[in-house]
Amino acid sequence: MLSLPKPHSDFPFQTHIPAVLPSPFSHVDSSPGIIKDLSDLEKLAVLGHGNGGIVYKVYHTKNRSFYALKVLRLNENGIGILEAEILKRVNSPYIVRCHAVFDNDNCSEGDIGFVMEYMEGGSLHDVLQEHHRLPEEVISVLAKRVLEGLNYLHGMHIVHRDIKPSNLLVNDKGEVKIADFGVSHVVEGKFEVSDSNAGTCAYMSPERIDPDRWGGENADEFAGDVWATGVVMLECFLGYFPLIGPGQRPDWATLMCAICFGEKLEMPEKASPEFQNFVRRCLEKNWRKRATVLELLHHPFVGRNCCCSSTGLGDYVLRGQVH
Ligand SMILES: Nc1ncnc2c1ncn2[C@@H]1O[C@H](COP(=O)(O)OP(=O)(O)OP(=O)(O)O)[C@@H](O)[C@H]1O
Repeated sequence: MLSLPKPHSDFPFQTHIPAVLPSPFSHVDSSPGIIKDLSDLEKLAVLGHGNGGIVYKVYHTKNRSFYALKVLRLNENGIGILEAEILKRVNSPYIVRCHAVFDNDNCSEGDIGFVMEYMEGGSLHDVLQEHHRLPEEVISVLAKRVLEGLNYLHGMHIVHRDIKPSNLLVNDKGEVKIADFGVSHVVEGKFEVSDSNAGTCAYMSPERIDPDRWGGENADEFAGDVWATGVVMLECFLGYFPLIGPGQRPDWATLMCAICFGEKLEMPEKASPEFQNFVRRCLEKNWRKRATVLELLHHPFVGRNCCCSSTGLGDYVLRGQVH
């Protein structure tokens, strides 16, 4: 059994919750009997470790369902508080759902726990580990779901800032959803500078890595999520991190050179013209010329298999479920 305290709606730490976020508790389940007490959750296994936290597979003994419980250690920077605020407000089929947030109301070194929808298929990273690469038809559906999720988030002024395979989770139907708002940012003004070091550097856009050279000071933060989406989709096609060759260790210097100074990206010959164009529009180094999420949602590559029965990664997770 878990030792976190009862659910609490007022966080003990003062943090700046941006005014642009809509009012809280618009979706955290509040109906009786859903998830009221952490002691109703039985820890079954560790699903993964992230930055400062552990994710467990848990079983709710009263409603007899599985969930994922992410436990973060709160620190003096209030890490985890903005993530909780964001999770409490988002409600979209393209975002991993948060059913409850629990915090420790009486100590400065407490934990914060997020009870999340359990994604049976693990992450896209797990899928790629097992299947190495994905066909374009699947990537097309995947891209559509990620872009729909980003469109929703950006509409709420939320920049994800850490789109990467391990933050795209898959359920047993093969549907992909965006997870992990640990380094997300809420944009209040049109252009705003935030901590550009947060996130995973391999998927960072040129303007975040080298703001001087790529106009990062004035950059539209949402464009960084588009860049990362392009990197992930190309990685799915190739089966390895695309900005450096297969088998190379992506150290910081190599990455910085590839992202900020690299020659025009060579597209895989086998890729369709639509996919090549889609990736080029995402991986435009100059953020002013890069496609927007809305433009990409109308791109001929995106969702081109929507009329058929494809549910995205269904065939991939069902054959080799990781959890
Ligand atoms: N809702 C969930 N259902 C199933 N597995 C999950 C869920 N949430 C997270 N996981 C698993 O736990 C792992 C760790 O998740 P977490 O969000 O803490 O960190 P991360 O994204 O892997 O790393 P980082 O924090 O460094 O970005 C994920 O990669 C995934 O395998």
